[in-house]
Amino acid sequence: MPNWEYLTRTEEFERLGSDTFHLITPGAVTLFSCDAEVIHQVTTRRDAFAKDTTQYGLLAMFGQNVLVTDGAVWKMHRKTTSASFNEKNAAHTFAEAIYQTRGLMAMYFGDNESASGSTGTINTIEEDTRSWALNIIGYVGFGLRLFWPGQKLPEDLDPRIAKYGSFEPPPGYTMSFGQSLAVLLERLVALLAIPWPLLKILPFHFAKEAWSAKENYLKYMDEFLKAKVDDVKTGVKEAEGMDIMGQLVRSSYARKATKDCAKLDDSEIIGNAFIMTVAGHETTANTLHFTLAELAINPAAQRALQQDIDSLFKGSDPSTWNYEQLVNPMLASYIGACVNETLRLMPPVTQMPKVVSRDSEQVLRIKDTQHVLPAGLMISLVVLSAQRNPRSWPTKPSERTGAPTDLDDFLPERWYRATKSQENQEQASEEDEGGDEGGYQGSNTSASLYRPVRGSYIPFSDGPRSCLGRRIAMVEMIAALAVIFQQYSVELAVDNWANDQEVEKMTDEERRRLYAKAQERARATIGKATSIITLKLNDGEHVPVRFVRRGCERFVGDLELS
Ligand code: HEM
Repeated sequence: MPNWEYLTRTEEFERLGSDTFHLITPGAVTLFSCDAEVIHQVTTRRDAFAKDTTQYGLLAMFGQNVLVTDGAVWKMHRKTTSASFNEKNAAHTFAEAIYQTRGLMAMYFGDNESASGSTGTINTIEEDTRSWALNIIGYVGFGLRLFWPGQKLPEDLDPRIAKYGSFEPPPGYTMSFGQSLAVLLERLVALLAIPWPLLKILPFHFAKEAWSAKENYLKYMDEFLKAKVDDVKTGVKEAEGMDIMGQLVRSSYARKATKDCAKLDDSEIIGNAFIMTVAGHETTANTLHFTLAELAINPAAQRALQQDIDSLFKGSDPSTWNYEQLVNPMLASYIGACVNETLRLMPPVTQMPKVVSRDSEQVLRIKDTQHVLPAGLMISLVVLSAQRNPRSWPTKPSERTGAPTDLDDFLPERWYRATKSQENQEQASEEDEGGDEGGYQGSNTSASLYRPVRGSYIPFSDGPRSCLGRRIAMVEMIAALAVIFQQYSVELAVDNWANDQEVEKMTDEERRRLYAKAQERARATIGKATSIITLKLNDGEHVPVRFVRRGCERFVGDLELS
């Protein structure tokens, strides 16, 4: 059953009485596990348990890249691409995320905020967080600045940025760069599933759009590549900031290949630039989207978040925020706890495919027993269930639903629980296979917060093949939450049941009852999310919200809402 891990949470494992089971179908045998110890062994022993790249092959459509390769070829891609993922670039991404989040809020409120201090009802929060992530990925992947509708372009803008950041397609194109990227990512499933010669002639709107986006995108890529190669050849100094494609061009064209570090060819440069946009777009967008929705559903969490933001930033202007000084305190605060909690409940990648080394059988320890797994056995690490597994996470009965555990509830406070033992983590580091795989080497969560047992919290995977972009993804999301909640609150829209004048006249009790309906509906909508490449709401589903200036809340301010 597709999407079973989200629909059933941990029920299938409970029903079978085991955190690890085999599923035997006519075509294959697959081992499924949500057991932290199993996950830890599989993610950290890369040679014994490889990534099942056969499931990602189509993502090489524009060129081989770090996500879809394995073995020595993967190592070469990883080494070359990871050079961009350093703290200096994380700081640049932090600044860009602040800029883009302010652009998003300005789009919602317009130049003059409405007298009520509130936006109208927003039904497009999922699309808007996708645009937010796209604008940042334009910067991360290509060093470009993309703009929001209605945003004035500065007069002294670099002509290259003006050309590619504009909403109008430049001569020779039928889509702007931002639009080609957005449509390409939106139509990714069609581009992956339908052979291109067929896609080109299909008479449907989606096919025409997908084809046109692909053609425009590839043309942009050729143009970018030529321009960046020319820069290297003519000695143009590297610009400050993140630009993965530029860095790949530099490392491939500015030096000779060595035994330790091979050079990427043009198609591999384009392939890697593309895969960064795929890997970093929906994942980050969905996490911000679900965090905003959960905060609208949980007013007490929102107030705790704002308290931490107030004490961290003391009302300062976001453009003055200093990454080096603030990143760790932010990750250790309620801001980090909210993002961790969304990634625990709604991980964008809900299952991770692995395979037992095709060369030899491998031993896997499950509950103190050694099991021999045959070469080539498929494994699925069920991220979603592992992150709600009561045998790995400290838990108590749910105060909200009365369920035996609170692991299906959004509770950022859980990240303030004391960590019982560091043993798992310390031992784990010794067991890790592989050397320096590049990219950020620290932990996913702040050392000051609860440290989950290793293998139980894997939104970014773990071990040598863990997410290359995890640091910048965290940085983007904490920057966005800080910018938004420093000045605004988010409330669920209640238009289905009452208009503004009716709400105005309501008593506190009536408002509480009204908001409870909106909470119930929002929880039901989120409960129907589906994993298609990443976990997100179904087409046509949305959680309607309003942003309000702090102090102008109608519901999430002082009312005691559950
Ligand atoms: C909330 C945001 C994100 C989440 C939850 C996430 C999650 C993941 C996961 C689970 C994997 C492992 C997939 C597998 O092995 O099957 C992965 C790999 C990867 N991610 Fe992310 N990701 C996020 C953001 C990003 C960003 C922003 C970038 C880059 C701009 C990025 C780049 C990559 C790359 C290149 C890989 C492949 C690494 C390799 O195979 O060596 N990710 N990500």
